Amino acid sequence: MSKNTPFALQVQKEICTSCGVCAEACTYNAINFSDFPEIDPYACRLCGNCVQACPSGALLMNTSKKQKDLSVASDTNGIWVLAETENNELSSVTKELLGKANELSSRLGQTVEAILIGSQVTSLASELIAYGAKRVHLVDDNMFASFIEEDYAQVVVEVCHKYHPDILLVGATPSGRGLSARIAALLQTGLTADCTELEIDTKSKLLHQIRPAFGGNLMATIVTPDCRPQMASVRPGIMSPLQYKPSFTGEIVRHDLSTFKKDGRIRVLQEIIQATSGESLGNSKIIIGIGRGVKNTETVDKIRCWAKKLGALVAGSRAAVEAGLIDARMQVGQTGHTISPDLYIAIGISGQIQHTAAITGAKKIIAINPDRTAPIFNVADYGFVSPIEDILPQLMATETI
Ligand SMILES: Cc1cc2nc3c(=O)[nH]c(=O)nc-3n(C[C@H](O)[C@H](O)[C@H](O)COP(=O)(O)OP(=O)(O)OC[C@H]3O[C@@H](n4cnc5c(N)ncnc54)[C@H](O)[C@@H]3O)c2cc1C
Repeated sequence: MSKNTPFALQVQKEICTSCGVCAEACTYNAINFSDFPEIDPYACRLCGNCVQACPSGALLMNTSKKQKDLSVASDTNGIWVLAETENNELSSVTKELLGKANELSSRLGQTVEAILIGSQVTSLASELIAYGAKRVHLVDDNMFASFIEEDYAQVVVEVCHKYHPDILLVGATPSGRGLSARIAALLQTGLTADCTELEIDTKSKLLHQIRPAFGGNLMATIVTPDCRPQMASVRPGIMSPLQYKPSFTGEIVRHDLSTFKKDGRIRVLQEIIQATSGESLGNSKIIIGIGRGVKNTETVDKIRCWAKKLGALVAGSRAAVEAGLIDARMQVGQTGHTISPDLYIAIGISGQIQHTAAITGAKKIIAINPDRTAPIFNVADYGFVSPIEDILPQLMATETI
């Protein structure tokens, strides 16, 4: 990682009077002062305080400088995936994004690359290759043992400035959401969050970043024509991973971080790993979705008993969460989880787009609803046009589907 990377904030020495006002104005202690102000690019957040404070106008913020470096289309190459780890394992969304990146690469003719940051993560680099990365940018250092968004973002930005990726994909996970926004801001490029589909436009070769808009009532296609990389975050559970193939080969590039300066403002004092109930919608093969039509907790309890027999998890619609029938952490939909089980059983769910957009990955859908015009039947493979109370006794007697 080079300190010689052209930085967007420049001191014009011929104008500077060495008054020191800029160093006083800097809230990040990013300006070291001897004869002239020297800007520490790792500490500087480009807030512009110093530029405004300088009485002689000697500081110049070239906000387009870094972006110019990246926006030269002929110079940008590669569909990159920012790898995310969970308990020292690759997260499912990372594998899914690599699968999608390979599909995009066949249309774009660019290599699929991954960037992996962490501590003791080197063994995961070959796993990324087995899931379809042709090159892995590896940053493995103890200083990244804790996930500090500011540091991770800075590393990604530095590597991007060196390699100029055309596309950068990130998982829209709790940590990926914040990290991708920070990276996009630092790279001065656009970011489409929560995409549900990605395509390459055959004519322009631009990445079509597709996501629900206006409360899910229409699908918007967003492009980033002028800036690079084209950035999109994608929810887990939507894209399909490639089959794991240990025979795949690829290159691992280790990045030297000896000069990297961590963001001193944040220190992890203690890591608290919260125990979860063990229920993971991402891994469940059968999910029963409860909607407002289920009406009361007694019926929910009966459905839970049936779910236990089937080995299914119970989730629900936002309306069911609001009605107190389902825990908010188990909400399925645009503002909840996206799921792709083998079987989804929607009970008392009308099938509004904000819900159905998140269940399209389910292999089979069964709907139970007394209203035969309910939109859920448009996406269901099988349906019972009936109130749940009428058929629940028969359902509870079944142990398999
Ligand atoms: C920005 C935004 C984000 C949103 N995000 C989400 C989201 O993440 N997830 C989500 O789910 N929603 C979300 N919504 C809300 C969404 O628009 C719907 O309001 C919600 O999905 C409706 O939930 P529901 O189908 O359970 O309830 P309803 O629409 O009220 O449907 C209840 C259904 O139950 C049926 N029913 C009635 N009696 C019975 C019975 N005895 N047995 C069986 N069925 C019966 C009815 O015929 C009806 O079809 C969002 C909305 C907005 C604007």
